[in-house]
Amino acid sequence: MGMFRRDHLVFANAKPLDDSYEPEDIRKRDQELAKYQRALQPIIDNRPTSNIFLYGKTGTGKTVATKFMLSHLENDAADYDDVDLATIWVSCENLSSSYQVAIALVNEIRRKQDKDRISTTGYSQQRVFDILYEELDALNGTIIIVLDEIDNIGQSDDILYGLPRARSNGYVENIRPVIVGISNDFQFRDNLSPKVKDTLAEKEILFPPYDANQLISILEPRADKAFHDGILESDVVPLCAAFAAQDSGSARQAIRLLREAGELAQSNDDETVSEWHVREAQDELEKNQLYEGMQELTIQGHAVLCALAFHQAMNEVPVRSRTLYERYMNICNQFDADSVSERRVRDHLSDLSMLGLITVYERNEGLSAGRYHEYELDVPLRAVLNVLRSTNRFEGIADTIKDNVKEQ
Ligand SMILES: Nc1ncnc2c1ncn2[C@@H]1O[C@H](COP(=O)(O)OP(=O)(O)OP(=O)(O)O)[C@@H](O)[C@H]1O
Repeated sequence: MGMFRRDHLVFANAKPLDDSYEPEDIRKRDQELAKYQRALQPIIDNRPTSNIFLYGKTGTGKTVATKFMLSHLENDAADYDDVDLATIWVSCENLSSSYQVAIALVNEIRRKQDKDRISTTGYSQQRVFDILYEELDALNGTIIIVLDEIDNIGQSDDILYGLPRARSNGYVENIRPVIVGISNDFQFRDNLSPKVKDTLAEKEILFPPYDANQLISILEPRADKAFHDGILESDVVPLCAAFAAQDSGSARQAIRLLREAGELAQSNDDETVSEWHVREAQDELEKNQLYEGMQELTIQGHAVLCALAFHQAMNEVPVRSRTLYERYMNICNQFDADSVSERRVRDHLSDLSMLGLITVYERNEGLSAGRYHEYELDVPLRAVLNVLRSTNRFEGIADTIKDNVKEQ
């Protein structure tokens, strides 16, 4: 028998667990979808339409809801002879300015028409905007411009000023642009320049993180399709939902966990997917997430993380930097490593916080005690210790900490 065999036991159809899968219905987002529908309705009525901004953390259904609503809108618009509609979708993931977004929009319009792309450099911003207006004006009716991950443009927000005013400024005559902006960053609107805030006139729709019950409802129809009958034990879907709800409230994370648990059962030749597979898969995912974060760290960064893990294990968190520093010095002494100043340790702590590994609390006790920071892990202690164990240098200390974990 070869090393790879086609699986007939676990997965009946793995597509519903793929990120690109488009579900038949959007679950547990009735209020958000109703608001979305109200915001898009004027397009069918040929009335002026506000721009729409969707805010929510990763995996909360902003993209899938947008695809769902726009595909209904396009279908229904086809029933009305006097409604012309086109959608242009650009992901701003790797675009950091309005200039780059404008070029991406031009090239997306050209791609759909099998025309040559324009170069991504060498034009002035005004020239790029002029080309964009020309391309847009060659279309007709309402043009929905979806800017996914729009927060990447930061303060370079001219495009959000130019597009909404393109018609009133006479840059376009034949079309009405409507921007649908999608953002993970709730602060994005606050940080826009005042002139953009004034011009944008948008409707906002918030997508909160999912709770465990909502995630169960999202997972169930996918699980039914993805796995053979009787393969999934009954606690698997609720456990995937609970892990993801506790961590991020992301449907993407819950779906991924379910898939990984299935893959683990498959590779072990197990007859069912059980709670054990989910826990193993969760450990693995946490470890990967941490590995990625920790690869960015130096040995000093690891030592600081190790000191914080110590206090976490002793249930002495959040901990002040001074106390943490003493533990850090102690750890450095244990393997004869050079230590750095308390100030540098605070820099390492802010790196750890940027990587999402720890939480920092700012305390202000007034004149008597002044301002200071406290720290605790933002990822499970168990996972941090597992990763520290895998670095030769910290293996022994991680084991000692593990043995001393106090009941939390
Ligand atoms: N309410 C829902 N019903 C069904 N599937 C959902 C729902 N919400 C999210 N999903 C699924 O979860 C995954 C992530 O959703 P989506 O990509 O829409 O999130 P997002 O908020 O756009 O995330 P990001 O900001 O990272 O792009 C997709 O596979 C999507 O199909």
